[in-house]
Amino acid sequence: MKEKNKSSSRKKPKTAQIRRSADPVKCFEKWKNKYMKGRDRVKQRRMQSKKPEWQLEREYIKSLVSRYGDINTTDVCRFSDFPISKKTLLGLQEAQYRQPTEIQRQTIGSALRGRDVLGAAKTGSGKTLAFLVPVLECLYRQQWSSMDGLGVLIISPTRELAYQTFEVLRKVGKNHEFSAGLVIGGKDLKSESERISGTNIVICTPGRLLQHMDETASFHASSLHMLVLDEADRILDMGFADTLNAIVDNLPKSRQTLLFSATQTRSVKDLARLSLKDPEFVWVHEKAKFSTPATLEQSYVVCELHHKVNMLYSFIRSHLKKKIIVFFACCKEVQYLFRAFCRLRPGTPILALHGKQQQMKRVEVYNNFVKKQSAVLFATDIAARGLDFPAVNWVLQFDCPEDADTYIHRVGRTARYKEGGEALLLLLPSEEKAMLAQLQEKKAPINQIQVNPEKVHSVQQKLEAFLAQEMEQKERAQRCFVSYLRSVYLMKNKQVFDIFQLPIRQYAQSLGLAVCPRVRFLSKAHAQKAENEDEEQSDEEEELQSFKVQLSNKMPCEVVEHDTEENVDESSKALHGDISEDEDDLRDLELLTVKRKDVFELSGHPECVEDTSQGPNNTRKETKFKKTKKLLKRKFQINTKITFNEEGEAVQLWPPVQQTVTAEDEEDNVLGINVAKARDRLRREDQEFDKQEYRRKVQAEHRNKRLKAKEARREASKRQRRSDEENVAYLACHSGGEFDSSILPDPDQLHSSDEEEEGYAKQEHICNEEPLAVTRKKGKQLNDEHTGLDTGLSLAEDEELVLHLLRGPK
Ligand SMILES: Nc1ncnc2c1ncn2[C@@H]1O[C@H](COP(=O)(O)OP(=O)(O)OP(=O)(O)O)[C@@H](O)[C@H]1O
Repeated sequence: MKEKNKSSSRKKPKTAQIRRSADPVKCFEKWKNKYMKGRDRVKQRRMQSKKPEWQLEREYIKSLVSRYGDINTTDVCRFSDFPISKKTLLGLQEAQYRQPTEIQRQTIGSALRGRDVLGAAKTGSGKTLAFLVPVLECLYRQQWSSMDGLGVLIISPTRELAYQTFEVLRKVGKNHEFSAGLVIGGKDLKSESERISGTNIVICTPGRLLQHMDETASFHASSLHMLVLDEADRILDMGFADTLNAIVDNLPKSRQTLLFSATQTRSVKDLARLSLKDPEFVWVHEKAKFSTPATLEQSYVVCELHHKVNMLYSFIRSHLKKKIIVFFACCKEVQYLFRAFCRLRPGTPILALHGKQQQMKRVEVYNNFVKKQSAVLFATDIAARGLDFPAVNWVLQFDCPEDADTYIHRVGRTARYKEGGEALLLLLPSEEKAMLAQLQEKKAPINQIQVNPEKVHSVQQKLEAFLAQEMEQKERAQRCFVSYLRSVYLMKNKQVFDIFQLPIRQYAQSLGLAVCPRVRFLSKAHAQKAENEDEEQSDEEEELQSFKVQLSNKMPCEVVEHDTEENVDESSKALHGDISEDEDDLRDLELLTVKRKDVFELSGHPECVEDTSQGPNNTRKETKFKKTKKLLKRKFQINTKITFNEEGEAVQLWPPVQQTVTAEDEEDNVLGINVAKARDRLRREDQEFDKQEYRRKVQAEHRNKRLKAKEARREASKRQRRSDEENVAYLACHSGGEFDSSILPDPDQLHSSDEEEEGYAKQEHICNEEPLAVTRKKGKQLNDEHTGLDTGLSLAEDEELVLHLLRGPK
């Protein structure tokens, strides 16, 4: 209380002062001003609340755009430091993105200002958001709506990457009203066509986009504002060149273009294709010591081709609780080894992702692997770029990557955004040197490690057993074998990929194949190589010879020319052969078929020779012929073995000397061939054969004649019987008295014999021989019966005799 009184007493003089100095007019004026200000504010607020939302938004956008010029990359610590919309900021916050990464900090500002950007940063450094934020802001700035159609195109090299980007966009842009669509192959084109024209942001793969540009009438890109190429170097490379050129032709030139990749293209030609306008190059890690993430540990193992499968199995067995991606060179390898490893049951889930799978399956595998804590994903390079599988511990490269860039992208599937990871590369001895040089050039630090051979389990026998059980699996193994070899054969960098150094037979065995499949393109490649070497050799010889000639100061032009001509002739012949074989080879590459080797040399059998001579397998003969020719060309000296007989004469035992054989010793001597004698013998054999053939024909003719005669006889006897019956009937009609039937043939007997004959005739269809014998018997029987009636008279006399008998003793 005391204190209160004190303070009031202290205040008193002040209020008194004011009161004393206060001029009521002034006070009123002051109050009036204050009141008026408050009233204005309320009025303004009322006015503002009446403003349409779009106008407020426009003003907000204006204020944002006005801040674009002030963006200072070094000052940006949080996404909110960028002049970006509240909707985008909210999306980023909800997805737990607060601080931009280096590439985001350095590119978002330029992209917001509308510049073309080429962004490059290590794998897993956040390039996706670096272009998605400007994409959302670009359309927001334009107040884009579904009525405006396509505003932004984002092109990805693979379906999986497009799908992943689409998912990130959905997360970050969920507060915006734009429509977004995923346009990738393997989906229903019709339903896509119906919706694509009203889609504002299209995320697509190049092929499918071009298909819509060609086939969907309502789809056009005339109002496009921004084009983004994710993994730009891949999209700009040869594989997509034609498709991309066709797409770019359909896009307006006034657009903004953003290119992103961990291995960015610097080719002016590429950039010219996209008609970039004064692009900004942002190479975040250009000065970095290494091109791969610092948290990534990289190592390699030198391993023979036929040990790789064992190595993979052993690796998986010793990393059961890890999440691993294994990269292979081709789909067929993934298909076979995935099934083989599933059957081997290594103790961890195994998944497979490759381009030959159906789209639904691909998405399912992708989502499955994202969710898994520990699993092994067998994949081709479709999983090498951009995919952001969480918490991958290991990347194992089963097959050597095509180049250092592919290596960087593959290993980049682990150690993403501040996480750690490990990568192991299996290198063949023939690949080691050249590949390491490439990696060094691209600043990828890699160390060699040794493998404990005791820890490597062999699975070859198990694989062999599987293949023996399942034909389908065996075919898969064969396809895997051929496909791998083909992929090596087609690789451009021959310093790394030398197919001639591969232990092919052992490789086939390591896949569980008991017999090494025949690969036609390979044998032809071998032949071609041998011929090239021959040519080189002959060139060298030629040079040497001309040099010698020059030295001996002669004018041997004719000789030299003659030699050369011969060589040219031969080589040109060989070359022609090769060309045709090469064409075959190319055909092989189109439709590679696995051919079994003639393990048991069955083709040596005369029947097989006949078969092969009819079909296109003639080439096999040619090849043998060629081989022999080549051997002859090389002028091999065959060893000879000479012994001395008791008289001291030299006798050559090997190689057997061909001798002319005289008529006497021909049979004894099996070593030599007398051509004249052999011809004679052949002629004799021919004559003998002709004779036999003639005899067979004559016999057949006789047999036919006999059969015809028999048939004729049978017909005649039938006719005879019929006429006899008619006579009997006639007689029966006209007889008034009793008839002694005993003197006539038994009609039942006749009838039954007929029936039997019919029966035999029927049986004839079943068996030819038996009825003939039976008919013969029956025929004889009939004849016997008829002989009882044979009076030795003519028919007229017989009739008279019968009438006489009938008249009988009157
Ligand atoms: N600002 C950020 N804050 C936190 N995490 C981020 C940020 N930006 C990106 N990430 C995360 O980093 C990871 C890698 O991002 P992203 O896939 O964009 O990398 P990338 O550079 O495109 O990789 P790649 O070169 O392999 O395509 C993702 O998991 C993503 O969620």
